[in-house]
Amino acid sequence: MKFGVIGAGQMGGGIAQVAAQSGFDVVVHDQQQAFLNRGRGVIEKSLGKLHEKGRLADAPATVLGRIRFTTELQDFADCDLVVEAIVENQGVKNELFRQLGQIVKPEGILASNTSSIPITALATASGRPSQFIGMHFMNPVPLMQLVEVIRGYQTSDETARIVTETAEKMGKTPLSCNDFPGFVSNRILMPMLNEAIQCVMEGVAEPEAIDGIMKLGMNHPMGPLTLADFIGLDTCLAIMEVLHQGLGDDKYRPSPLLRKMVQAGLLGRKSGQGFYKY
Ligand SMILES: CC(=O)CC(=O)SCCNC(=O)CCNC(=O)[C@H](O)C(C)(C)COP(=O)(O)OP(=O)(O)OC[C@H]1O[C@@H](n2cnc3c(N)ncnc32)[C@H](O)[C@@H]1OP(=O)(O)O
Ligand SMILES: NC(=O)C1=CN([C@@H]2O[C@H](COP(=O)(O)OP(=O)(O)OC[C@H]3O[C@@H](n4cnc5c(N)ncnc54)[C@H](OP(=O)(O)O)[C@@H]3O)[C@@H](O)[C@H]2O)C=CC1
Repeated sequence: MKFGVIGAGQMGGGIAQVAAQSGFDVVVHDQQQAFLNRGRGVIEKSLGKLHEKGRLADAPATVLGRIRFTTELQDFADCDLVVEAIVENQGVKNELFRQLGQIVKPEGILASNTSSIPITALATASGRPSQFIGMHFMNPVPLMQLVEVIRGYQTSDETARIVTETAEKMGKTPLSCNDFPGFVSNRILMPMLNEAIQCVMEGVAEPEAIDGIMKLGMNHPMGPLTLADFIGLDTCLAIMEVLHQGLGDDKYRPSPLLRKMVQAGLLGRKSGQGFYKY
């Protein structure tokens, strides 16, 4: 299988890495060479860790050798499956899928790793709605078991079957759901993170205490503020906006503190500061 990934950020890099670990030929796109170099560095580090722990079947260099990095979308013409993992913004994703719909061979499948944006709307933008699907990996991709598979209104059974089998070949467990705002994962997770942020704003407790209470009290592997920083506060805000607009209920209102931190450029781990400093 020729596997394409658009976006070499934390998710795109992880998806490309796991696809290459599974033996696929992978091509990864980002807008600038500098972003590709950064993504390659993150993949190298992760492969090194997994190798040290005896969790890689092939040598890191062999896995890396299966990944080609490019700034040209035309290089995706012969891909069997392309997974998009760019910024969580519907307008930007629509435009990318409009282009991919014209570039990728007609039988190729297009998938989005979006956290919340309607799959059916992106499918329409691509011009090939029956061969379009949500393939939602979890962060960090090399360590997390789940792929949430989201069928759009016109996704064909064949597309769902191929994507489910591909996720299994990547060593993941695919679980299906329908196309509703935030799907299952973020409809349930993100309001909890938003509420933790609201607790900071209202002075209910310090961030360390909020995280400690949820870690020790509920056995969560990361506290909600650490997790929000890890996901990216810009992505968290974008998801809350989709839930709020898409479900039309004020219980999904983004916390004003979340909005303010994103305005201030405090995006969490990826910008060096969020609720914590990195
Ligand atoms: C927003 C969305 O749309 C959807 C989402 O993805 S929501 C986010 C979903 N993800 C989560 O909820 C993650 C919650 N956190 C966890 O499950 C865990 O903290 C974790 C799996 C990330 C880490 O596991 P852990 O055992 O708790 O912690 P930790 O000891 O720090 O990590 C284990 C090892 O994995 C390594 N590791 C972390 N990321 C890695 C990566 N990408 N590749 C390879 N190794 C990695 C760590 O370096 C560490 O190595 P050492 O043992 O050598 O120190
Ligand atoms: N973070 C998470 O925990 C999860 C995120 N997701 C989803 O995955 C997607 C990516 O998120 P994440 O990896 O965290 O984000 P990042 O910000 O880490 O990476 C996004 C990447 O896409 C690039 N990009 C932005 N716009 C374009 C464009 N028009 N064309 C090509 N590349 C572009 C960015 O480049 P630049 O540096 O120029 O912005 C960056 O390299 C989002 O849809 C997000 O909702 C899904 C699961 C979990």
